[in-house]
Amino acid sequence: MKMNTEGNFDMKETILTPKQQEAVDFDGKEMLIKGIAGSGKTLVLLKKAHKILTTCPDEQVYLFTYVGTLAAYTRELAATIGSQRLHVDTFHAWAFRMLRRAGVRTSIVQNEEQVEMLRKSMSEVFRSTRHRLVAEEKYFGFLAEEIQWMKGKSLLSREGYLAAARVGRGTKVFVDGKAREVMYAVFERYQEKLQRAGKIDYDDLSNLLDASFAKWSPYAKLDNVLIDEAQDLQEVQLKLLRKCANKRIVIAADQGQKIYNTSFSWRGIGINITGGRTKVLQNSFRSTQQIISLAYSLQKHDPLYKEKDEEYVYPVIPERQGPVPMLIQLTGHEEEEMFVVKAVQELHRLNPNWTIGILCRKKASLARFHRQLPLLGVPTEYVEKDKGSVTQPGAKLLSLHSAKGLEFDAVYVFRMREKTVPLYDQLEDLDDEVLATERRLLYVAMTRAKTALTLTYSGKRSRFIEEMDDTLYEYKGVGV
Ligand SMILES: Nc1ncnc2c1ncn2[C@@H]1O[C@H](COP(=O)(O)OP(=O)(O)OP(=O)(O)O)[C@@H](O)[C@H]1O
Repeated sequence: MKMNTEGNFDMKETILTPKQQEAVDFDGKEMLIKGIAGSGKTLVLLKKAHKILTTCPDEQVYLFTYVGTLAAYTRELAATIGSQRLHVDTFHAWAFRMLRRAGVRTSIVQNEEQVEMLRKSMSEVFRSTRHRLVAEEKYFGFLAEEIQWMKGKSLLSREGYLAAARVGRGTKVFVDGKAREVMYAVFERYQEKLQRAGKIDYDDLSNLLDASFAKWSPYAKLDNVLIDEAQDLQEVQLKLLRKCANKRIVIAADQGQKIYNTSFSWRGIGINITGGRTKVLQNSFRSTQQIISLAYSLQKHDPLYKEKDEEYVYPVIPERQGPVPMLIQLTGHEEEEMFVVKAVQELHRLNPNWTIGILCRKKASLARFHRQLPLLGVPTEYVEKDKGSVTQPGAKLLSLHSAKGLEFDAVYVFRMREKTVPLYDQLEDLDDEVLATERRLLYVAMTRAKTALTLTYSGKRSRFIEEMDDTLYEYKGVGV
């Protein structure tokens, strides 16, 4: 983002391209902005918000994101707009407040408790069915995702679920009528357990809100709904926001960065994106030619690209030059950590104003950086939910999921080994859809880098490295 002399983001200093400006000026009630990583979707949304706020003095503008880190960053950027009528929030935080408005008193189930409830539901259903899906631990993740998918599509009744086409749910796990009955039984048991505990999970929020719409919607007064990273919202969530937007709805999305288990069509949500209502942004303003070229060589393996999906946006390779991305192989975990510690220390010494993202599939693997880098004089913090600032110089520690929508001068993608990227424990035969999502996570991580990108690994390297064009990175083995 363009910073002014005080180091704050200043929208006025960024001159939009004609295409970006066209999106800001478009006055329709519905609009979709499709664009590649770094093409200015967030910036256009902020400029659009600014324009609405100045031209419509009685209207509110709500800008929604899916992840908390992006909401916090966008809030920081939006501060320069300085309007009380601009609200930046995650969908979940807003939804939870609205549920309170409707008089529903409940709490969100904690992670371990939720896992326990689902495990118990599986073993109860196993006792009566002996079905393989509930017999083997390896299907736990698959069942959890199925329930999430059902809720995201509001398929809550037995009849509705059994009749629904399972679009976007992959094909590796064989699912026939019997399997569906079993999965619905697990869903029912799980819902009973939640209810008995007086709790809900995140995916229940939107369905509960939808059911109590009349009670809370008079207070919502959203007027203008702007949604960033909309590809990661569930169908039911988007439908709900559509219903609340009484003036305008502007959606920014990039299916090439879809990293959650969602499937929807714009028409299904009730949004007309035909004609001039879709704006396409193909140029990255964030990353160098070298970074986008490498990331694109990976993205060419995404089914969206291969199947020429109409939602896919082809990138224009940028002209801005920078260093060739590095791929570093180390001999073990410890060596890999020490290498990144030293490299980040040196990079910080040379560029004290840079933000340096250290991104890893599992947040737990970043602990050493949090301990050691500050001792070496590098300001270091975790960035998660609304904690940490990605605009202040220093090292930033993030999971790949939390990095979504953010940007750093330099990025280290750490622990690029099989079983970590892609992440899998038991299900050796990874489902295509899961694999595509894991690949996109890596694509998102790589495209967070503005100038320098380094990938490190030890052990068996990630299959995604094999997919990249090896003429676009420089390989170095340290001690191997
Ligand atoms: N016209 C422009 N001129 C200069 N810089 C720009 C322009 N448009 C966008 N940028 C800058 O490019 C970077 C990426 O913009 P932004 O974060 O809005 O992209 P995005 O499409 O939301 O990215 P992603 O989908 O990867 O999160 C930001 O630093 C932004 O300020």
